[in-house]
This record gives sequence, C-alpha cells and structure tokens, in this order.
Amino acid sequence: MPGVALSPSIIAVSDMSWVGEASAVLVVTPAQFMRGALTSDMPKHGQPLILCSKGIEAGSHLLLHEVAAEANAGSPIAVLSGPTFAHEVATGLPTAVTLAAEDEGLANELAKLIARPTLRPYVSNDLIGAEIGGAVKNVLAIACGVVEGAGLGQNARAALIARGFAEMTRFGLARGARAETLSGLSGLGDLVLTCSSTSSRNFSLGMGLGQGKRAADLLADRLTVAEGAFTAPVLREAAAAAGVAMPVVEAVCDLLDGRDVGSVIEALLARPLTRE
Ligand SMILES: NC(=O)C1=CN([C@@H]2O[C@H](COP(=O)(O)OP(=O)(O)OC[C@H]3O[C@@H](n4cnc5c(N)ncnc54)[C@H](O)[C@@H]3O)[C@@H](O)[C@H]2O)C=CC1
Ligand SMILES: O=C(CO)COP(=O)(O)O
Repeated sequence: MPGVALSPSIIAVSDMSWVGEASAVLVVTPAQFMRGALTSDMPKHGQPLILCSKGIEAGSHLLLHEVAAEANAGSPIAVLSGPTFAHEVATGLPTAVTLAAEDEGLANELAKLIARPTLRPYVSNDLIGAEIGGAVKNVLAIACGVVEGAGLGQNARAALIARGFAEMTRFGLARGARAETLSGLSGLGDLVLTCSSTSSRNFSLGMGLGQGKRAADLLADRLTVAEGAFTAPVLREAAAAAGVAMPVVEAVCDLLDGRDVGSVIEALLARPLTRE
C-alpha cells in the first residue's frame, strides 16, 4: 500500500533476528508458508504470536494455531480475524475484528495493544471458530465472484452466501467451533464483506473464473495471495474426513480444476431437493 505509513509501534521485518525486540508478533505470511516461517530462522523469545492469515494447512488439515503451536511450542497464540480489507484499516475507516486466544486474559491484553479509535477488537476464546470462519469464507468468496462474473444475478449470490454459511457452520461445528463465533465478525461478517466486493482478491479470482478464464492463468497474473484457491482443495479433503457435505466448496474446487462454469452450476442446481 504505497503512501500509507505504518504505525511507529509496528515494525515490518523479513529478517527474523529483529523479532526479539517485539512485545508481540503479528504473523502475516500466506497460510501455506506459516509453518516454514515460524520454524526456520525465527528466534524463540516466547512473545505472543498473533496469527492474521486465513487458511488450513495442506496435507495435515491443521488450523494455523495448531501449526503455530507445533512450530513454535511455548509461545502464547492468538488469532486476529474479521472483515478487514487492509486498505480500509490502513486509512482509518471504522473496522471491528475478532481477537481470539484460549487464555481470555491474553486476548484482553492484546486487544488493548491493538485497539485504535477506529479499530475495535472483540475478544473470544474460540480459536477454532475464528480460524474456520476466515478460511472457509475465502472459498465462498470465489463462488460469489463466479456468480458475478457469469452474470447469474443477485438472488444466486444471496443464496450462495446463505448456503455457504450453512456449509461453514456444519464444518465448523464438526471441528469444534462455537456457532456464535461462526455467526460473528470472523465468520458471517467476513463472509458478507468478501462476497460482495471486487476489493476481495478471492471474489475477483472467482469473477475471472465466471468469465470463463483459466484458474492457472488468473493465478499466474497475481502479485498477492488469493488464499481461497489454496484452501479449497484442502477444505474439500478435510470436510470429507469430517463427514461434512460442502457442495459449494466442491463446486469451487471443480472450477479451479478447470471444469467449465455452465456444467458446474448445472450440477450444483440439479442435486436432489433437501430440507433447509
Ligand atoms: N490483505 C487483506 O486485506 C487481508 C489479508 N489477510 C490474510 O493475511 C495473509 C497475507 O495476506 P496479504 O498480506 O494480503 O498477502 P500478500 O500476498 O500481499 O503478502 C504476503 C507476504 O508474504 C510474503 N511471503 C510469501 N511467501 C513467503 C514465504 N514462503 N515465506 C515468508 N514470506 C512469504 C510475501 O513476500 C508478501 O510480503 C493471508 O492469509 C490473507 O488471507 C487477512 C485479512 C485481510
Ligand atoms: O480477508 C480479507 C478481508 O477480511 C481480504 O480478502 P481477500 O483475501 O479476498 O482480498
């Protein structure tokens, strides 16, 4: 974000030896690189790690707080997640977020560190719920982008948000999340944000797919990460392992794998009728 100054209380580093100076570490690498970043050259000073990335680790199906606990045993862990387009936060537009830690005392302490007049953290002790909301909504945002790109209308988008939220809730509950976290800022809040704006990289990736472009070409052109593209196949596997049906997530995987939009939408709509 050229032209936007970081607060002097935040130092951005790629040289991990600086980390010792910090009172807390905001971890912001793309989800699939978090284990590597925390394992490699990061000195272990035991400060709280505040995980800001959204995803599920490929292969292990672990949530990122579980990855961080393995990679950096002994550091207290918190998750910061919610409807937060970075450019809006950076320019001081009003924003509310979930700040979750198992130890609510730690969450309260970190909330005081992070809060600003226009940035309002709400604390929680449901790490699982906070992470699943953020990871799943990225995949659903791709689906909503497809609806936009393919010109399928606003009814379809609203249906996808509601049915996608049902999928998020089923998967979240199966993995131990609490329903009220999933319907809060880091779940439904972030889902609504990213499913309705081209500011979302996931939504705009979906728009390209909806216009018939190839996923590989769209991803090759990107300078920044669209996490949903990496989360989708992992989520499909993790949902199958948990015995949870996620048809919208499966449809996104099919599109990312190159199936054509028309046949994927047709198959989604042709599933047997069922109870809400
Ligand atoms: N940009 C946004 O509005 C928000 C982003 N997030 C999440 O934050 C995470 C990062 O997103 P952005 O900063 O927007 O992505 P980005 O793509 O702009 O930046 C990612 C950074 O990670 C670095 N990186 C890439 N591979 C790496 C590796 N192997 N090891 C260490 N560093 C590596 C890149 O050089 C880059 O500086 C994602 O999980 C995203 O979902 C969460 C909330 C809002
Ligand atoms: O997570 C985000 C906002 O909360 C950013 O969304 P995108 O990664 O889709 O741009």
